[in-house]
Amino acid sequence: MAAAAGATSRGLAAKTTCSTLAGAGRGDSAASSSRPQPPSGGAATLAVPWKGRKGNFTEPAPAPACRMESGSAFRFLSSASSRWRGAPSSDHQLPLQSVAENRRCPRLSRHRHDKDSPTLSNPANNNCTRVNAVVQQTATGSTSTVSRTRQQGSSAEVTGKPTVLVAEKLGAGGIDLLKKVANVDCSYNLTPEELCAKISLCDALIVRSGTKVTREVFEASNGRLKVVGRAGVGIDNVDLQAATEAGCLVVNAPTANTVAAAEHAIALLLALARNVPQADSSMKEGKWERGRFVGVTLVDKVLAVMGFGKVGSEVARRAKGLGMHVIAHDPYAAHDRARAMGVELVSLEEALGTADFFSLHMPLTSSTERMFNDAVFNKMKDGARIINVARGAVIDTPSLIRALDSGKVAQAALDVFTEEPPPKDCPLIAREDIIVTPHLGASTQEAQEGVAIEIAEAVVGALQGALAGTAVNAPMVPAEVIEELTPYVALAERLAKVAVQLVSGTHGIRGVTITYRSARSMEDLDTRLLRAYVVKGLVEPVSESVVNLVNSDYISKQRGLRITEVRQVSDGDDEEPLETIQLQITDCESTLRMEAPTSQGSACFLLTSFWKVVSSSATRLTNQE
Ligand SMILES: NC(=O)c1ccc[n+]([C@@H]2O[C@H](COP(=O)([O-])OP(=O)(O)OC[C@H]3O[C@@H](n4cnc5c(N)ncnc54)[C@H](O)[C@@H]3O)[C@@H](O)[C@H]2O)c1
Ligand SMILES: O=C(O)[C@H](O)COP(=O)(O)O
Repeated sequence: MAAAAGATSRGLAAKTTCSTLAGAGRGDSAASSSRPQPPSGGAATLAVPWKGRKGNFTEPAPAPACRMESGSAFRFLSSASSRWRGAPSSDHQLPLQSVAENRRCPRLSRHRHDKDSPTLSNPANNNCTRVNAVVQQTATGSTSTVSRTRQQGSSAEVTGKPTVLVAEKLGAGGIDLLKKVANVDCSYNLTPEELCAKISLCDALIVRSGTKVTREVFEASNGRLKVVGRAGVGIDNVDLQAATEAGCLVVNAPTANTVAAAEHAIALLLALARNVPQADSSMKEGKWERGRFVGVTLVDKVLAVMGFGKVGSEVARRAKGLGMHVIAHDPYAAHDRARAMGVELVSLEEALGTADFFSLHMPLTSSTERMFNDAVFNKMKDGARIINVARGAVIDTPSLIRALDSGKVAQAALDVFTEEPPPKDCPLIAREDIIVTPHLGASTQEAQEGVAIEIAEAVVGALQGALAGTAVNAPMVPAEVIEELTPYVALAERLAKVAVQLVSGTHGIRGVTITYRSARSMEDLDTRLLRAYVVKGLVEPVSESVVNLVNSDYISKQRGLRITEVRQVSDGDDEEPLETIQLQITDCESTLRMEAPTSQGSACFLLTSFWKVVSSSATRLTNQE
């Protein structure tokens, strides 16, 4: 065990930090040590017969002698070195391929379709590409959810292309891009039931804000849906929790409609100040009412931009051009960015008490929902004016009506509504002091083409195994990090798979400590992928769950799996991201510790033999699946 001991003693000198991901979430810190700790209670021991094998890289390793033994720890050695990179592997999934290779999720299989389910044909869809015939046949062919899922998989294999359902109108550039790699089914105006009926035949779904992608949709997909693309910014119409539980990636198109939305806010600002729509209606009725439509000037007025993100800052820039004094409220915005634009970031109280105009640009979240309520309106200056191009539900409708009735708020301009389209009797629509547009913020030709391409690229990328830079419910791991960590990710998963076999028959895994030894500083080693694939390796062989980067943290929480990550910063070479990965598994009775040196050098002779051990066990697991 000399090499292992050597590796360990290097670790002894290393700086160690750790974090814990447990049922309660990340952030607990747990005591850790770089020295292999005697397991508390029993220990599972694996003895690898490596002695005398130094330098022998090709000879097959004898099967490992596994012994579960109380009171001792052991080390299990492997490699993710360059040898690993070249090695063909039957079950090696690149990290993000698994997002796109999502298979089944029985927890989500409650909903079944029967022969009476609506079929794929949709009259609204006449001029669009249909799902291919093979897939349509599958829609009516089977009765069991599981067999349906398998049939769907084989349909996709037959056509060699995934199926993308485009449920709302998307620019032609985006459709063309999708068609290069997928069967594209453009079916607009689907009812929730129709959407649920179709979704189990689709690998990806693209929507705008008009389609609610609910938990029922994810359940009805039977695990086939791999990516939801939101062709726009706001993702409040997608049940992100359900998507995450299903391991379904959600991506959006966050930049292409920014300018369009900002321009629409400015259009509403001017229209509001000068009563443009009201005057237009009046003239169309044959009237000439110059005295009735006297407006207010914008120059030198205070505009509070509420939400100083992409749209908000573009609005601020334009309003400054109109000679307005612009302040902004955004608890998360950087002061120096605002200052550089000549915008003062202020508290909510200050914004409310100072501004003549408010332009709302925050996302709809649990904390912004009905944020503009009686209390907030009452703190505004009398006669304030409000423009909402964000989301309808950030304003409490009855409070706005009261504020308008009392004169606290003089006028409002609304592009968005709590319910869209608003009900016929919505009190906001008919009022003279409110101007309304039907959610047109992103509706310019340029923005829609841009959004279509942005979302099509993200969806295609996700289907092909890349992690979109615009992922909403998965950590955004930069492409170069993914590339560099890929072999280590595979190793982490295999270590976990071996570990789970070794502790099988006991009472389930309670906690996992993953120790990464690296010469790199904390900031230079992103361990999220590695952690996700340890969870994958631990959970998939013993359950029906499909684990990927999207849902690994959720699944570990759900299973009460306490994950502690320990970082040891060594003084070695920082060219390779990792020197070793160590897994320590605590089950109810024992602790199992396995370590995989990842670099070449003194431990190399051990690496080959373990590699084969890992490879064979992994293959066996794959066959079992
Ligand atoms: N009407 C339309 O067609 C249209 C078009 C584009 C965007 N939108 C809406 O506008 C919103 C903003 O878009 P974006 O691209 O600027 O997003 P963004 O994420 O760039 O900006 C949102 C900003 O709101 C801030 N914020 C969050 N909570 C806040 C709070 N309580 N108070 C103040 N600020 C808060 C965030 O810190 C962030 O800076 C989107 O979420 C979307 O709902 C509407
Ligand atoms: O969030 C957005 O991007 C806008 O509200 C636009 O929504 P839309 O795509 O439905 O126009």
